[in-house]
Amino acid sequence: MSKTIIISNRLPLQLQIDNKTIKATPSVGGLATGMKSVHRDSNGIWIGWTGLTEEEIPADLRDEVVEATIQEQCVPVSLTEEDIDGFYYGFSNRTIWPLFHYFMEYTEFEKESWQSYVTVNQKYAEVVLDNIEEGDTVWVHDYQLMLLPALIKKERPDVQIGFFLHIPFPSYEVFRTLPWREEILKGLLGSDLIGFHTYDYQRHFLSSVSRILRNEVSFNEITLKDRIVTVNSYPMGIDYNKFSEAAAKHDAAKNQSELQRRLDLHIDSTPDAKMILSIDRLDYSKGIANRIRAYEYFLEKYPEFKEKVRLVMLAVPSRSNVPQYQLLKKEVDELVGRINGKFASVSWTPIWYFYRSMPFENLIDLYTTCEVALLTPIRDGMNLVAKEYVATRTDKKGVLILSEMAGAAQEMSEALIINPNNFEEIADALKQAIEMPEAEQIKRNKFLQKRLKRYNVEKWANDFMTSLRDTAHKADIVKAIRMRADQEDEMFETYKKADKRILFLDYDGTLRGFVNNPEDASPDDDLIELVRTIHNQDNTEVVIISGRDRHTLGTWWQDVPITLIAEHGVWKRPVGGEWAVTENLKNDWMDTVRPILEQFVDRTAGTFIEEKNYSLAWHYRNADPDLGEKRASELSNVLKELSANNELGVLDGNKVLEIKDSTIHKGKAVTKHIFGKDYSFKFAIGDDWTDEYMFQDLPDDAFTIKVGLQKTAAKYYVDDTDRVRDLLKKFAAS
Ligand SMILES: O=P(O)(O)OC[C@H]1O[C@H](O[C@H]2O[C@H](CO)[C@@H](O)[C@H](O)[C@H]2O)[C@H](O)[C@@H](O)[C@@H]1O
Ligand SMILES: O=c1ccn([C@@H]2O[C@H](COP(=O)(O)OP(=O)(O)O)[C@@H](O)[C@H]2O)c(=O)[nH]1
Ligand SMILES: [Mg+2]
Repeated sequence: MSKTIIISNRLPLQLQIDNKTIKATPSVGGLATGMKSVHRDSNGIWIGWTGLTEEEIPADLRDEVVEATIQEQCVPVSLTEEDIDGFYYGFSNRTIWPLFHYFMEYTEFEKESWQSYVTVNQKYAEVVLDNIEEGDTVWVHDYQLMLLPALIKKERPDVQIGFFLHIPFPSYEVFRTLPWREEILKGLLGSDLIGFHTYDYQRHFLSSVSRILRNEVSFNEITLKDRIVTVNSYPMGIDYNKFSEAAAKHDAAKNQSELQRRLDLHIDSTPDAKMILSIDRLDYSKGIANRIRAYEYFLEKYPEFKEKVRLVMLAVPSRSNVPQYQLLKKEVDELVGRINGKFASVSWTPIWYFYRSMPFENLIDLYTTCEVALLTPIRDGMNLVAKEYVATRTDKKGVLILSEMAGAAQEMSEALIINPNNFEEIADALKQAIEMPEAEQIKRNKFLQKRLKRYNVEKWANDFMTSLRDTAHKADIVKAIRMRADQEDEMFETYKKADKRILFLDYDGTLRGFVNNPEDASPDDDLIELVRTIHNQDNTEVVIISGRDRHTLGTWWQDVPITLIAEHGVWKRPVGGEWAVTENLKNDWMDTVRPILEQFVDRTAGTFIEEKNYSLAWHYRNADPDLGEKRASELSNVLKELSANNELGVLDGNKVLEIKDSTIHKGKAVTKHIFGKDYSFKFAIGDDWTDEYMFQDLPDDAFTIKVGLQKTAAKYYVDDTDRVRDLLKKFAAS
């Protein structure tokens, strides 16, 4: 039976060795807590790190560690201390984490930690590959494992791979600073489906792919040469019932509240003070220090709330080997001390601060006892605590104040949404929260709860998995039209048997790959020899049919007496003959159109005009991709209006707009060429929109082939120009 393989840096359980016995505790953090229910309910395994390094596990306990992990449907990845230093504390948490959360000043670019990241991703890949069986689906999680999808895809192209990023994907301007940006993007593109919490993260990712790798991106699909990668947003939910049911139980047994006991013991004798809750891992992205300062500002701005409120702050220890986290710990300790010192009275402590992690029951205690939750991350992928707080408000009372920088804010507009850098706004929101009428609290929470209940973690995982399975369908369509070995054999059989054969070959993007300067794309010696050999075979005609001008084509192929068709069919050089115009064409329109194109060149850096006898082309392949597309569509509109009365057409090519007589195209050229001649083998190959005309206009028995994975009227496609060379070699050898 096929299964789902979940992979994340950390397993949902963390192992410790205490006095030669192995203890397992649940992992803290949104990913582990959120995916737990998905794992439990699916017939799957979870691959990840146990929290113990190889050095920490005595030889006689090794089997037991594996055993303890397997018992929980998990498979351990064995990592050394050095791995954890370089991969986890290093590249993951000193490079990617700060960079992706826009903390550029904390970001380190160290080659050694990058290398460790590569090595550890390979270690994960090995374990995954050992555990994959046919038909399995793989779901990789988070920023620690961004190279993993490509490592798996390389060995197992048959397996569907999903990737979900739990943290923000930063804007291109930030992401581009990463020295290993290409490797990271290519690693991610090993996936069939890539998911983000919000549309903004998705948008930033797509923009980086199109700018850095220059892959074709359309809407939410990235076209690679042999596959399509789908990208979408799936805001992660929580196990709603687990939290609401635990809260209901807790409410029923109110006397169990630890917080309540603390009040009863008169540690603090202002039992009526409203409790303001904050819970996070101690992480600079969570804005904890700012939150305390904003709370101080609130007490100063509205002194009437002294002794009437209390900030209950739980900070869970996290990544404490990273210097920035140690500094933050010190800063928070000092701030709490200073503010308690400044405002406390005999009967009131303004901040109750806990630096540890709490078991589930205590979390529920905090959630249900506090009237307000104040969550002010500077950046946060999602923030599940916000959702958990709302889910535990069984009587629908309580107010959530949430930073607009948390992914969760996009779905929780009924909360009081604040900018975490605006103390004025935070202070006012606190006042509004404390004074909010119950009816309004209930109204807001009603909406929030309804949404959280529906979009729970199960739905999130199901949506993701359903989309992942749909990508398998897309892959099937791709497979159906890629030329198979048996179809290729059949084509060469027909070729061999045929007594009159013709091959139409497009030039750029087909015989030769694209280069930045089109003049540099001359044919190499091998190509010239191949074409010559095919041309010299009996009863065989080779036609190079291109949009290029006749001088360039003529110079490049002057020593090979094949037929050349230039400018999409305007000019033709027959075997052994001279160039001649095929049609009676006008070019007086060019003087009107040229200045318009020049204007667009001036406004769009990297673009240029190519001038031919009967056409003008505006190339934008070196322009900024977004700007290029935008200007292309502007220019196309301008030109279409202008050309309507002039029998001019605008050809939308691969990063080029070409304006020419609308009656001229490659389809007409091939039709004219084969007219009245009885070819028993017809072949056409090309990569561009302009080649579609020949695919459409050739008779049905022609072998038509598209280079690259694009929508096409051709019967088959091949991946790239290397595969075209392979085909030419086979023609030459037939
Ligand atoms: O494993 P750690 O280094 O101890 O860190 C804990 C986890 O923190 C991050 O959580 C993120 O995922 C949450 C759920 O999607 C999201 O709500 C939150 O905003 C993120 O920060 C991290 O992404 C995980 O990989 C860590 O395990
Ligand atoms: O002592 C604690 C404090 C928090 N959490 C859980 O840790 C997760 C934190 O996830 P969030 O998305 O808010 O932030 P992250 O830590 O993943 O960045 C939540 O599910 C909390 O319930 C926990 O298990 N024990
Ligand atoms: Mg081409």
